[in-house]
Amino acid sequence: MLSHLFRLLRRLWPISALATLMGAASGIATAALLALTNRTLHDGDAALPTFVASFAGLCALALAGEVISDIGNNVVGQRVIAALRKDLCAKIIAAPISEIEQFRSHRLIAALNQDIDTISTFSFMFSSLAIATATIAGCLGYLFVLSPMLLLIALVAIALGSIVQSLARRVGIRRFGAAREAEDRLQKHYRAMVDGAKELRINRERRAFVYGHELSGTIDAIFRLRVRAANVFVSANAFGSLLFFVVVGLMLVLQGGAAHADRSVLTGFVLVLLYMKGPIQEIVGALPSIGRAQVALRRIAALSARFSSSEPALLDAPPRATPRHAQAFDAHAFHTITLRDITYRFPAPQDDSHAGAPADMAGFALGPLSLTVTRGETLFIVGENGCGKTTLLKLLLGLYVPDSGALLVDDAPVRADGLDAYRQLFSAVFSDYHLFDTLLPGEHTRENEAQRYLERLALAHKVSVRDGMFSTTDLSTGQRKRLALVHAYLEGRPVMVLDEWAADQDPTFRRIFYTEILPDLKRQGKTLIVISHDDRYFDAADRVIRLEDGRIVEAVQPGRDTAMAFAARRS
Ligand SMILES: Nc1ncnc2c1ncn2[C@@H]1O[C@H](COP(=O)(O)OP(=O)(O)OP(=O)(O)O)[C@@H](O)[C@H]1O
Repeated sequence: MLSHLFRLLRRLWPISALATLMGAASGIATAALLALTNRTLHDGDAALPTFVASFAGLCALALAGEVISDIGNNVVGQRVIAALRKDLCAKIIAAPISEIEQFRSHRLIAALNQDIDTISTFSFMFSSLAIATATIAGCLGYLFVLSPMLLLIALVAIALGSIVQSLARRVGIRRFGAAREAEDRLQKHYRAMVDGAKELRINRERRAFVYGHELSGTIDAIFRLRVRAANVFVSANAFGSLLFFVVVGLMLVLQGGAAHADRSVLTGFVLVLLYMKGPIQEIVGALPSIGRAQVALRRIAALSARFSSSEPALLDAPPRATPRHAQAFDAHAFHTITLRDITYRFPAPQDDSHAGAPADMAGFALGPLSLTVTRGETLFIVGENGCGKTTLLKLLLGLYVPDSGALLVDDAPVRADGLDAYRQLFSAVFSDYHLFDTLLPGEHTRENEAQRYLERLALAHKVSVRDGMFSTTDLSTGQRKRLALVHAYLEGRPVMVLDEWAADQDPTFRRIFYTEILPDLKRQGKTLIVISHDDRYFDAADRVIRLEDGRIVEAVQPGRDTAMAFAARRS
């Protein structure tokens, strides 16, 4: 990703160079304007004839240079932001689901917003820093012409200042890094504040804790860390200024002591040194921003490395997405989908405030287990909360990569290059589903069909399809889940996966789901994989498997008495 950024910057170099050149021209024109004004004030009327033309020309150059430089910088800065945003989004979309789940969404949002903005702030300063560097180089060159000995003194002073600066930067960056960690926590608390508004309103103690401890505490911590980081830079900056005055004072004393000293050389040296103070301070003043940009870049690079995908083609548009030799699956022709001897273990839980620090507890482990789903069957997966049903589904859908074992279609292993094609066999409504309010372009033509499904799911009085969008998603919990099912219908995939879909439905609709919708989908030839806690409807399944602590402990072909058998077992 960072290499992509540098490639992008390389491509933008003509604009950067032009911006820098025009900025330098503007600076020189401004200096020349000052000299011209000074001379005209001294020479009086004699200078007037040439004054007007020169003054106008220099004004135009100063103005045009500044405008072009600013526009150029803006273009480069905005392009960098856009490229970073797109790259990061692409990374996240193609990243392994397990990594996204581990990383936590508030940290992703912080990276997408804060880190990229920090980098862009730095990129806006780029050309003025380049101008300052060029000016310093020019000044050093002039010092060499004046006296190599004096240049050496200046270089020693600059080296001393640089050592102090780099020490300060190390401390400053550490503090900025800690502040950035705290900003991740702040994002989490922001979410709790917004998502938990109702809970906070009815619980005074929690409200006081969230505001007084979590929000204010983190905000104050960021304040302190940032101020302390800035203080280090300010102190180093003051030391740099002091160094200038010490060197200038030293020169003046030396000049007094050495009668034969060339006054014009010493005067030139002092003047150049004082002149250099401006650009040097500009660079030094930018160091905190550079430090923060460094922290942001490091975080983005770490995220980028962590999210590197084994399926980088996920965002390529077909047919590029399916290379010629990639594995393909015929949605109408497969017979079985199998998980063979698979195991999967979540990493140990991490303390969110100290991401990376492992806790004592090992992560949940699923398997080893084997499961074959036959085309057209209705399979129920049942078991207590936390026994691994959803994890099993994610493995079956190819969302998690098993630690061992294999995923097979018709006894042939699903290869890495076929995983995305494999997933296209499924529609899913997860228990933590996301409801998209738009239809896909291909689905637009099926607005009538969508309307029929809305009617079927008793949503037509609330929701309609207009211009490829559902008219509203402001619905009750149960209604939202029905709308998610409309999406799944419209996708028209051969396998439907429903994770506790009926849990939020009223008894009437729950009955309709098990006794009408599922049988109807089965008649359409769909393979149905349903996670359910509704034991009274287990006879709607062709097969019920029960999980316990990550293992399949029971597989039943339900007869008429299955519901009773399960109910008896549970009681
Ligand atoms: N992203 C994750 N990272 C770490 N552990 C996880 C993660 N997701 C789930 N787990 C753990 O794995 C175990 C199984 O979770 P899973 O969601 O598969 O259970 P489930 O049977 O679907 O439960 P429920 O009926 O409550 O939905 C749980 O103990 C949970 O804590």
